Amino acid sequence: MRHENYNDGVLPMEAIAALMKSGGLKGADATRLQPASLDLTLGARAWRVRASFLPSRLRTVAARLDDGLAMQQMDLGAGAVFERGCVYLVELNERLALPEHVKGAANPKSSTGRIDVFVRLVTDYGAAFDEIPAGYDGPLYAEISPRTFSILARRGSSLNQLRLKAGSCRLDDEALEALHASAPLVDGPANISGGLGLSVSLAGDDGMIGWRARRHSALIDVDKVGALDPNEYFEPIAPPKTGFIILDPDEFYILASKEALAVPPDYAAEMTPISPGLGEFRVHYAGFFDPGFGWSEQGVNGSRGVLEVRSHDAPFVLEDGQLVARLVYEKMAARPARLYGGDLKSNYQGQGLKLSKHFR
Ligand SMILES: O=c1ccn([C@H]2C[C@H](O)[C@@H](COP(=O)(O)OP(=O)(O)OP(=O)(O)O)O2)c(=O)[nH]1
Repeated sequence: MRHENYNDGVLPMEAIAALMKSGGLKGADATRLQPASLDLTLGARAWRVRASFLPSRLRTVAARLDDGLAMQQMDLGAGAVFERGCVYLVELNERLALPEHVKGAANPKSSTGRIDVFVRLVTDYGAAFDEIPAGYDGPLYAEISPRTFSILARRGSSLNQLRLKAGSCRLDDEALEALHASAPLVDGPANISGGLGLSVSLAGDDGMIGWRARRHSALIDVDKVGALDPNEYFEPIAPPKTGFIILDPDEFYILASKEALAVPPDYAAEMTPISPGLGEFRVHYAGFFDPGFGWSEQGVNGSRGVLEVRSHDAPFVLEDGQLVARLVYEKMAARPARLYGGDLKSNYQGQGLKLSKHFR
């Protein structure tokens, strides 16, 4: 379907910028535009809360906070520590007044997922995290819960991102097969069933296949890039001789996909968890893959998916080559003027097994 300025699909940066001009998106910083998303930013007010909550269809977030869920208000002007194991709610600088046919979806930024900080978007009258109903008019909040490392963040820090979508965008398996035939999505055979299957790599010849987080490490300042020594926060995992590793439910792992993958310029992708029947673990914290990620005119450029992995309740065996996640592809409403990698300061183009940008 064709709307005023664009077709159905994920809105590219130009369409998001147009919404900023028309008042559909207020308080946003244009320098935070990405090819198919906007990095959201923390506002000045935050609350330490008793527990994670959704306002439900009848309540605003402010009303729920006043109900006794807020324990303490914090001022993020000078920065504040968000402690691991605690739950916080932060008012974001951005506010929406979406057109009736535009809905939103949010996800943590990859840099946030890679340091195991759980971030979910909450809206007034919201019945689900990270989902913004079409036509939503109201404020945005982020629930933040660091799982492994305590973090330092401040007003203006960005931990999650927003995609806006018009109409239906998702490619079914048939369309995905056709796309893979015209522009390869992975470097080998594509496992297409309910999206593009990704498998985990636990074998390698460069001495390590992943990282396991160390607990009780020092604070991470989310705004400092390239500052930290990886070995103080993570320990490397050597390729297991057995071909498998056992995930400990209390530990956080960074692993990589076996496949090098690509998102062609007219598409955006999102990593979704596989069905719980296929394994007691969770691989998806930060799920958005930008148009142009892993892609070049010549084909797949060698970028792997970095996987943030946690076992649910019990120790779980993960085998080399096991299916661990699916990438769902969506069409863009129009090709974005800039692509991931391209002339953007992208941190993860061409990545192998890469920790977050905070590390050297
Ligand atoms: O679980 C994930 C999520 C994303 N990515 C890749 C694809 C995505 O296109 C890229 C950048 O993701 P995002 O925009 O979320 O990262 P960022 O933290 O904003 O970094 P950058 O400054 O490079 O945009 O990282 C992964 O490998 N694993």
